[in-house]
Amino acid sequence: MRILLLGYGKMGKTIEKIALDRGHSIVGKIDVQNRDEMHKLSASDVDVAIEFSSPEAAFDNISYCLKKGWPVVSGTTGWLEHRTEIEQLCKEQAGAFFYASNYSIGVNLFFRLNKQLARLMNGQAYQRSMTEVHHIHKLDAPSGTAITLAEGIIEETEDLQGWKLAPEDEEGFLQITAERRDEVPGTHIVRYESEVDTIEISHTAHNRQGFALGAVVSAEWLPGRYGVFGMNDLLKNLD
Ligand SMILES: NC(=O)C1=CN([C@@H]2O[C@H](COP(=O)(O)OP(=O)(O)OC[C@H]3O[C@@H](n4cnc5c(N)ncnc54)[C@H](OP(=O)(O)O)[C@@H]3O)[C@@H](O)[C@H]2O)C=CC1
Ligand SMILES: O=C(O)C1=N[C@H](C(=O)O)C[C@H](O)C1
Repeated sequence: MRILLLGYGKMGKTIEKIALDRGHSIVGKIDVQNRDEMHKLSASDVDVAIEFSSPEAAFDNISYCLKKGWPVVSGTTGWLEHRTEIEQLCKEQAGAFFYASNYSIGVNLFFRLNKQLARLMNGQAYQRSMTEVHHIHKLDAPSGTAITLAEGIIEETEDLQGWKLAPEDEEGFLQITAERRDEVPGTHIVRYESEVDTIEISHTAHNRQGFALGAVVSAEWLPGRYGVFGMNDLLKNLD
């Protein structure tokens, strides 16, 4: 497949290596400095675009791909207030858009475990909280993964109506603490505490390989499909 990389930072570079190893070619590596190169590509030059850029850039990048008719896989976090607009544009353009806050298989299993645990704990007298730890370069907080985990817990818990980023804290809201430390690739901890004990589940990424492989596999899956997709569509056989 001919892949266009939108965003050529830590993720773009890891994705490039995996894509080349899997026999794909890279038709462009776009970052802030060379955006005009993207405009030189015609609709037929690209089989699929993979977008890992920044919260400010994602909406324009994804819109551009959809208008060009390129299927687009995005993993950028921190822009989802525009998600409905992108889904609408995807429909109007009869395009293909794939999004996941986290592309690693391990985290997607963890999402399911998180929901099952939340269901078990619904109504139990435990204080719920979450901590996410990432490298110091990360622009958004809390992480997209933490937001997905929080949404999973809130869906399964009758007395939670939303989440708050610490130090904000309010009864009826799940508190998420975001720590920024060294070069940590991504750690998420979900915690239930009572006076007598603590239950914790955690996922620790050791590097970016899992995220990048998931994005490339999604990019292999998407062309030829039309609509808005996520990891649950790709991982149906995990059910
Ligand atoms: N869903 C998932 O599984 C994962 C998601 N992420 C998310 O992916 C995003 C990128 O992460 P990461 O690679 O670590 O970040 P980096 O900062 O390392 O890379 C971001 C890249 O995007 C480029 N960029 C910024 N603005 C634009 C633009 N307007 N057009 C094209 N490229 C642009 C930057 O260019 P320049 O260097 O010139 O500024 C840089 O090359 C983040 O939102 C992160 O949260 C990360 C890991 C996994
Ligand atoms: O910025 C990162 O690095 C990561 N971002 C994603 C997120 O915000 O959840 C996924 C992963 O945790 C790494």
